[in-house]
Amino acid sequence: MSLEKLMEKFLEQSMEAEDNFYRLEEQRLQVEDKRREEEHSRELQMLQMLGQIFASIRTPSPAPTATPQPSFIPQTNLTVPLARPSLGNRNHPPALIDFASHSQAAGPGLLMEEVIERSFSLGTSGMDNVIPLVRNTIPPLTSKKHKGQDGRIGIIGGCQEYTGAPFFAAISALKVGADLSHVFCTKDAAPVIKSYSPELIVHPVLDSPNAVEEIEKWLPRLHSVVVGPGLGREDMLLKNAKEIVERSKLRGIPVIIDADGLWLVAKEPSVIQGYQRGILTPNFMEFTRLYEAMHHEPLDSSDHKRSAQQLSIALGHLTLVLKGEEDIITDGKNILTCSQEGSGRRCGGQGDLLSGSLGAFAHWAFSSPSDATKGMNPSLVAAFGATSLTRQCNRQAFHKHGRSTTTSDMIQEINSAFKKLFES
Ligand SMILES: NC(=O)C1=CN([C@@H]2O[C@H](COP(=O)(O)OP(=O)(O)OC[C@H]3O[C@@H](n4cnc5c(N)ncnc54)[C@H](O)[C@@H]3O)[C@@H](O)[C@H]2O)[C@@H](O)CC1
Ligand SMILES: Nc1ncnc2c1ncn2[C@@H]1O[C@H](COP(=O)(O)OP(=O)(O)OP(=O)(O)O)[C@@H](O)[C@H]1O
Repeated sequence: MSLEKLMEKFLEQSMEAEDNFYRLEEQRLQVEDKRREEEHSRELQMLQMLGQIFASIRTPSPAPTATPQPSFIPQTNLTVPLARPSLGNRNHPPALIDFASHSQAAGPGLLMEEVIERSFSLGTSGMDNVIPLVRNTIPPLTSKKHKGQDGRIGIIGGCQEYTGAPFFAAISALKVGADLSHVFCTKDAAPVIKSYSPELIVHPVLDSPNAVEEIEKWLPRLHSVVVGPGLGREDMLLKNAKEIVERSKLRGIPVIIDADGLWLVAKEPSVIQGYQRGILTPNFMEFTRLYEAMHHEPLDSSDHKRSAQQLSIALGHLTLVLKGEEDIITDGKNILTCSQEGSGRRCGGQGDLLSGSLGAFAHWAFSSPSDATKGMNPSLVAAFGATSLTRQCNRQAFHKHGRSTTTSDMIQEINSAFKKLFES
């Protein structure tokens, strides 16, 4: 046999061996994920039992025979005022409604008039309502865990011009508690991103001829993907990003789309339309672009909540986070507003902190048992976690650095902001 033929055969065999390896690895990861979900739900049950025990010690019940509370969250938090009835069904009187039962009742084919807006403002009452749900989804840090269990997050972005954005997103995912952060970027961006941090795993594949296949190999190991930070708008990169979104959808992986990824969605909404594990995080400019692409008319900016809700519905009840003075989070059926105090400092990169951390929050929310979010859409809970965290980081960093505050200063605050919001 000629040397050439031998080489060909060798290559064929090694490709086969590699394929087998990935197939086995995928099966192993599926088993591992299932075990992790069961473990997580057992831990949650134990915590809930402990909560009940503590609650009964701290507040002795006047009626010892009363039914015990099913969870940490006081039942009153499940019932919130129905806000702005004029936006919803006019026949609905302002009333108190039960969140869990309402969520189940609301179907995907809801008419605009039937949409009931629920506005949680992150004043005292919003904190009380949604922050405990975020807390329920956060995996406890225990000695029983192995590396990877708390999140393997992929960032699709990073090109010659933008290396900071994917770095901010990837490091933020790690700093909130994900175990591994992968950046899939262009060849020339990779050494730069690697040089910022040894903690990131950087794949220089996004502009390679077989980019999609290279990245797809990793998808079985990823718990969520964040598409867009520093992606740029070159056709070839957008095409590869689009294909990665399609393949992530086939695997049910939560997909967060930000920055230039939203440019792609404005051009081809079908890439994410209707995917219930998709979350878009536009700033106002990106939002306007998306709105006008979907509705073919200029955005009426007098009512941001209504416009956000309309866009979410047009995109098949996708979760939208419209960032701004207050962050508006909606899946078309429910609206949360996060107005956690931040600061007047608007340096670039804050949105990357938000989308990167959302990668971790989304994985946690989607892998939690449904009673952890009390029937609320996990995307909404995750988005609320990430927006309140980003704004709290901004506030704390501004307190220390004033007008010199940059996104790196905000990243330094993640641990203490996280503790303050979710662990105190
Ligand atoms: N250090 C880095 O590498 C950074 C890179 N970034 C990347 O830069 C690329 C382009 O992002 P851009 O955000 O500039 O996108 P665009 O090129 O779409 O620009 C949006 C423009 O809108 C303006 N804008 C934002 N909010 C506004 C509002 N409420 N009202 C009026 N104007 C508003 C901004 O100043 C910006 O000039 C993305 O890939 C992004 O990820 C940014 O994430 C910032 C940090
Ligand atoms: N006017 C504001 N007041 C308070 N917080 C704000 C304001 N505008 C934006 N934010 C907060 O800043 C964060 C990032 O939003 P921003 O609009 O800067 O995103 P972006 O433009 O996509 O960021 P990036 O620079 O990463 O591309 C969000 O968490 C949002 O809550």
